[in-house]
Amino acid sequence: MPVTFEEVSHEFHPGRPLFRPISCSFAAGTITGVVGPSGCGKSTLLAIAAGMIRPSVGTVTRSGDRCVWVFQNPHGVARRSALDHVSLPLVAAGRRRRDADLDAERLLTDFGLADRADVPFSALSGGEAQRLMLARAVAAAPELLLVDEPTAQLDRPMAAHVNTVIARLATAGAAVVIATHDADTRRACDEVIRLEGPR
Ligand SMILES: Nc1ncnc2c1ncn2[C@@H]1O[C@H](COP(=O)(O)OP(=O)(O)OP(=O)(O)O)[C@@H](O)[C@H]1O
Repeated sequence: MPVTFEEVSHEFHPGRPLFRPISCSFAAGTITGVVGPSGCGKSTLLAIAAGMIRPSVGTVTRSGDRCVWVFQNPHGVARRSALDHVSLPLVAAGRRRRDADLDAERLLTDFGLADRADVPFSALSGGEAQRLMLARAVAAAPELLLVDEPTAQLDRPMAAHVNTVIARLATAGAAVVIATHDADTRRACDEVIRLEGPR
């Protein structure tokens, strides 16, 4: 069980909690959706799950150490190629560069980016850059994958494809948590946490 929340909430300003305390588990092999209106605290909940924010209320229990967070706004190295971005976590994990590149090419194909392998990050579209970040996240083989709005910049067919690839990652054993406004993504989740305001 990578992460468990017990009665967790958070307040950036004293006396103004973002959401009612929640208790849940992000289990290996499952996809959990986090939904609610803009500003209700979805990204904050991901940051708590990642261990980047200590909640002001409740207890978080975490096991395992491979956590990857795919941000809503993709960040990459401007001059590095798409292939480099996906190869790097594989090389960092000990793969030979040639093998890493082969795996990275396969992942780029999975995410519809086969023809963008040699393109520098700065020349990718927003949707391509976001898919690249997902491909890189998969390359890192995370136990806990946190994804903020994975389909926000994608058309429906590509969004459906990305949801399928994320589902495959969960099937391979990752605990996946997705903050989303997208109804199709929500339907692909095993559990849905709806964040509600404090009152
Ligand atoms: N570091 C911070 N300090 C103070 N307030 C913050 C901080 N981070 C977020 N907030 C505020 O907390 C609230 C929740 O933000 P959060 O980004 O978690 O919401 P969200 O549900 O992910 O929003 P969206 O759907 O628009 O991405 C917002 O009002 C935001 O302005």
